[in-house]
Amino acid sequence: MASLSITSSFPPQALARSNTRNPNHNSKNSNFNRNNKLKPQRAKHKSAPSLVTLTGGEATTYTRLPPREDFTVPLLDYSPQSSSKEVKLSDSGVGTMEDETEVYRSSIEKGEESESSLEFNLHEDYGRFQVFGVGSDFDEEEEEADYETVNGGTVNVYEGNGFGEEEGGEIEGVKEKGVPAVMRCFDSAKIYVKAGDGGNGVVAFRREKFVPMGGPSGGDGGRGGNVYLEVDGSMNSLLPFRNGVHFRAGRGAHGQGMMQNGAKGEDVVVKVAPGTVVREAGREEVLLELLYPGQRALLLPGGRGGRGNAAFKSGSNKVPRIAENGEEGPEMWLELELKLVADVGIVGAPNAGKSTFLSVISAAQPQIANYPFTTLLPNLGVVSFDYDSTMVVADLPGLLEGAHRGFGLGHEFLRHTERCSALVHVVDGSSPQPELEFDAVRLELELFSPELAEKPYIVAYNKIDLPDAYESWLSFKEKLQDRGFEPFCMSAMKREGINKVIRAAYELLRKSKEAKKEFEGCTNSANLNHVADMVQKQRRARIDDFEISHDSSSRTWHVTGLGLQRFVQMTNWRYIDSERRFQHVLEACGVNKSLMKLGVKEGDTVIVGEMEMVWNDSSQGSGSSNTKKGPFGSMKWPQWE
Ligand SMILES: Nc1nc2c(ncn2[C@@H]2O[C@H](COP(=O)(O)OP(=O)(O)OP(=O)(O)O)[C@@H](O)[C@H]2O)c(=O)[nH]1
Ligand SMILES: [Mg+2]
Repeated sequence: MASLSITSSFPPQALARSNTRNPNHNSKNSNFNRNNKLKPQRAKHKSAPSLVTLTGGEATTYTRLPPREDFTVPLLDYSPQSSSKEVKLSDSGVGTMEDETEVYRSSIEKGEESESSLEFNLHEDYGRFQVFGVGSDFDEEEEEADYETVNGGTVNVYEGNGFGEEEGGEIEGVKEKGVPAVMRCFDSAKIYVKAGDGGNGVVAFRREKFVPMGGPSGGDGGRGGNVYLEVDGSMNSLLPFRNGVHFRAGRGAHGQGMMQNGAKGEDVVVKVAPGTVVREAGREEVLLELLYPGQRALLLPGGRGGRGNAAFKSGSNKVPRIAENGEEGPEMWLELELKLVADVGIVGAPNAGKSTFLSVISAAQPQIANYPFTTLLPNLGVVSFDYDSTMVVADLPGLLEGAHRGFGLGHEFLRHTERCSALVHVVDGSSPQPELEFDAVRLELELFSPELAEKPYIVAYNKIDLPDAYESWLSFKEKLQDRGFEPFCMSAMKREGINKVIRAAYELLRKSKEAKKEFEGCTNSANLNHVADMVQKQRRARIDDFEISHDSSSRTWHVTGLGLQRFVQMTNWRYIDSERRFQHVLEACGVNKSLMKLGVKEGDTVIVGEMEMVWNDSSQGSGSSNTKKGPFGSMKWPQWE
């Protein structure tokens, strides 16, 4: 009779615990992906830096939003005669940006609010706060410099000199900065989760005075801890994951003598912010969307505890010397992405007064200052009015023309508007061409995503208290009316006209919620535990469901099947009966038969799960050491090599 023997190069003991926990998961690959993903990146558009820096060592800054064509022309006309919308920092007569900011800040502290009191016109400068290359690739060396590895995982540490810093001297070799870690980690994180392994069962026999032959008494191992994801209402970003990215549930305790079963491993609960989208690393499809505080999803169930020898006692084998290993807990890398759960999003060009607007309509206290990109991270505020009406409003970093190509910051955070039901588009009325600014921002929204562009929105023309804004209001209004919009005018600072804007936004919100109601009814019933259910289903895979592939050059046969792999992993080769059981299972589930059918030959290698064996035809000699008495009568068993 044909037989299998296990090669001496893989002693059973060594194979008892596998290195590859999850056959479907390639940890090397996922590491690679992770590094790839989190790399600070160089701008995709090579032409972009030419707009940021000028040859001759001078950085350029943008004044108002330049005409769109300017972004497409690689070499701009910087002659003093040209009516270019860009000025050189050196032209402003101010030494460095830090100096300017200091001057400005000190003037604010002294209460010198008047814009005209500023020696420089920060209001007019866009690019001095460094244009970040977003969504681009960095060199390998940079990757090493910018990341720090803690506990084997990647914790993003931005080592650049920070936001707003100018590279002095040589401009040719200037490297663009990635987005600072605090911004990058605000709404995205990559974490590792692992469910606990089951505890091992043990072989033990009852030994007691006056109880001869007490029988097997080895207890089962405890179940491994589960991994849960839970929405924590007090979190509003994913920044806590900068402190640690590894989450491992505890392993079950091993069984003990006297029929004592092991304790269950400790569960791990990973807290995420409301609005977190969970994907498996490197995959597109969404595993979970966790929206509401208190929602809890069982993601990975812990491994089953191995059975002790008491569980193997049968009529034909009253002294079983066999126990199982605990089942390994599944593991995976997850990519978390936060999309804020806000009803209304405030969008607009930098410095338009978005944060001022949020600060006057809600209790939020975002940073407000007279320079672009004051807001680096989205702010949330709850607006309550008419006693019972409330809505959550998000103020987003300013959007600059060319944002989709990596200019400014706003594009990074636009995804947070995806969950908003309506948008308030704040236009800076004091800008030279408000309608140009309006169009530029609209274009950016459209380029980011068509769905976003289709969201209902209202236009709030801000800073109407300023003479410039007041003058251009009528022409702006007419132009927009021609296009079918009815803009609102307001002075966020003086709190004038804001009520109308809030009411209009609320009305849009109400309508869109009504329209969505039916749809929400179906999505809310989504099963949050479906990942765990899938894992459990895989665990129930039948042992006789396998495939065989043959590599004729190395004379190797691969027998693959989830059920078989799990069986191999849980077999504890230290116990003598394990080998017999293993051989019996291969025979019983048809592996031997199928191999013979396919033409396996003496000396061929057969790999089942992580067990490597050599096929042995020469076990015919009855009565030899090959012949062992199995639980099902006299059978010829292949021998260990
Ligand atoms: N005169 C006047 N100034 C305003 C008004 N609203 C905002 N400002 C000023 O405009 C400047 C920019 O305001 P922010 O609220 O920081 O503008 P923002 O759109 O949030 O800017 P970023 O966060 O940089 O995109 C501040 O100096 C405000 O005081 C307004 O209605 N009238
Ligand atoms: Mg702001």
